[in-house]
Parts: sequence; structure tokens; C-alpha cells
Amino acid sequence: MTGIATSEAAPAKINLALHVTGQRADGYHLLDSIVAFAGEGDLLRFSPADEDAFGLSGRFGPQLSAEAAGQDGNLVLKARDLLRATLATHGQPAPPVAIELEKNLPVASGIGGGSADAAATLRGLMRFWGATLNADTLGPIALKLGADVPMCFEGRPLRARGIGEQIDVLRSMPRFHLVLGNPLKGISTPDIFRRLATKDNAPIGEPPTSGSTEDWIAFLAAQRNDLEGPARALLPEIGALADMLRSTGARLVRMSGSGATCFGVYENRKTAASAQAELCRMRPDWYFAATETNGTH
Ligand SMILES: C[C@@](CO)(OP(=O)(O)O)[C@H](O)COP(=O)(O)OP(=O)(O)OC[C@H]1O[C@@H](n2ccc(N)nc2=O)[C@H](O)[C@@H]1O
Ligand SMILES: Nc1ncnc2c1ncn2[C@@H]1O[C@H](COP(=O)(O)OP(=O)(O)O)[C@@H](O)[C@H]1O
Repeated sequence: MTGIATSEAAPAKINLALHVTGQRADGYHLLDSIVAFAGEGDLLRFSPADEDAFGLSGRFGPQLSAEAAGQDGNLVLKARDLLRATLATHGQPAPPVAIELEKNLPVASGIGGGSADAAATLRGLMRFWGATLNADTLGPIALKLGADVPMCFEGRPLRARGIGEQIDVLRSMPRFHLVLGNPLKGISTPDIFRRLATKDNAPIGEPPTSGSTEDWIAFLAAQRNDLEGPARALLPEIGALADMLRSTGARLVRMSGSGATCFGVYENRKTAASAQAELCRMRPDWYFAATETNGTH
């Protein structure tokens, strides 16, 4: 057995704004999105083993497949296998590994759970295996696993364009205090894209260069999530959830990704924590998490 046990966080991806600006010939949509990553997330653990193993734990672990194959195959295993195959072509070793996924994020929820896990698997296994691959090799591996995986691999505040692979790191975003809410009904990403009426929306405006929270909230409030309309039409709970977040004092409320997770931005950690407690009292059967994004500062 080789390798030293290690763990890697898979932070939730929050689309603070998401405009759909076009569609490629292959059907994939062109996006313009402002993205940050939250303290809340999944956790991957890697340890030496005589043969490959995979285990699931955490609140949402039972909802996932522990298989690699198939459309619903686990993205952690797809990432492991793709990285191992690439390392083989570079003459680098990738011995057996036991992986545990602690699944804390709701599945199919617009906060990139599967993509975050795939990106964390790439980061964690690169370290576990002592692999050396440059960005030109890792970028295409990440994109092959999903349009959101390159941004999750980056893991810092960024603006993503193209289908998600054109990434500009944002150097002035403040930390936001959020509550994430989800009615625990999964939404299919392709289904939401198919329901879009307009695919040629204006791109996002220029993000503030100041690190001022006020400037950023005003900027974000002037942007949208173009996937929110189709998602609300499909799942009325999203409208109710947004109203609940607003009623607990959120300064900005929006859906992330293709939903159904919505986030509220609160004044500070204390107001976010008490909003979360109140929301849990209102709907104990839904998911609520108070968290912070990793601002540039
Ligand atoms: C909408 C976003 C916004 O960040 O987030 P989520 O809701 O998934 O969190 C992403 O673009 C989702 O990325 P990801 O979940 O990795 O998508 P993929 O697995 O690559 O694609 C799933 C399907 O969604 C559609 N798709 C995805 C990305 C994109 N830019 N255009 C699309 O049309 C395609 O039908 C594709 O077959
Ligand atoms: N590790 C994983 N975590 C979550 N979903 C996964 C994972 N591996 C595969 N999937 C599949 O990917 C689909 C999209 O899930 P997810 O990435 O959580 O969506 P979203 O990006 O909208 O939050 C799910 O339906 C699930 O079957």
C-alpha cells in the first residue's frame, strides 16, 4: 500500500448571478456567471488500500450510486478513473485507493455537488498519488467530467463564460454571509435548459473592482439568474422558498445554477445563523445551511 491518508473539501458552488447568453451548435448553452464557493460542502477522504474501494456517508449519501458506470454513475469514481487513465499515459503511478464521500449537500440542487466532488477528487488524488500534471492536461479532464467541474477545480471567486470553462478569477469579491435553502426536490439541469424561452440574453455587467460589500450587493442585485424562471415554473416551492428567505431579512435572494437551491445574503454571521434557525422552524423537512463564501479578502 502506498500514499498517505488525506482529505479534501468539496465546497458548494454558488452562482451569485447567471446569464444565458447563447447556445453552441452541440446544444450546450453559453453562460456568463459570477461564482463563489461556500464553507458548506461535501468532504472526500482518501486512504491507502490493497484494492480500490468507495464508501458513502453523510445526510445525502444514501441517495447516490456507489457505481462508476452509467448515466447516474458517481462522479467521484468517474474522476478517479479518468485521472488514473491520464496518469498511465504519462507513466505516473496511480495505485489502489479507498475513497469515502461524506455527502452533505443535497443532490441535483444547483450548487454543483457532483461537480464539486469530481473537482475535489482530482485535487485530492493528485496529492495522494504525488502526481504532476500541468493545467493544460488537467483542464480538459475537468471539463470532460462536467461543464461546472473546471470552476469547482479553481474554487475561488470567479467569472465563468463559455459553457463554464472560460474562467477569470475575481480579485475583489468580499465574503458573503449566506443561508442556503432547498426544498429537497431534485431538478434535472438539462430539463431546465430545455425550458428556457430566450437563450440570447445580455451578458453580465462589469463586476466592481472595489471590495465593498455595498457595491457588490448593488451590482449583483442588478443581475439575474436566467434559469430561475423555468425552474420556478417547474417547481413552485422555489417561489415559496425565496419568499421565506426574504421574510427572514435577506438583502438579496436568488436561485443558484439550475436550482432548486436558493441563497439569501445577510448582513453578518449572526443574522444568517438566526435566519437559518427560523427557517428550520418553518420547514423542518427542508434543507437550510448558514454559511460564508470565500471572498477574495
Ligand atoms: C447550470 C449550472 C451553472 O453553473 O450548474 P448546476 O445547476 O448544474 O449546478 C451548470 O452550467 C451545469 O453544469 P454541469 O452540471 O456540470 O453540467 P453537465 O453535466 O456538463 O451537463 C448536463 C446537461 O446540462 C445541459 N447544459 C449544461 C451546461 C451548459 N452550459 N449548457 C447546457 O445545456 C446539457 O443538456 C448537458 O447535457
Ligand atoms: N458525487 C455526486 N454527488 C451528487 N450527484 C452526483 C454525484 N455523482 C453523480 N451524481 C449525479 O449527478 C446528478 C447532478 O447532481 P449534482 O451535481 O448534485 O447537481 P447540481 O450540479 O445541479 O447541484 C445527480 O442526479 C446525480 O445522480
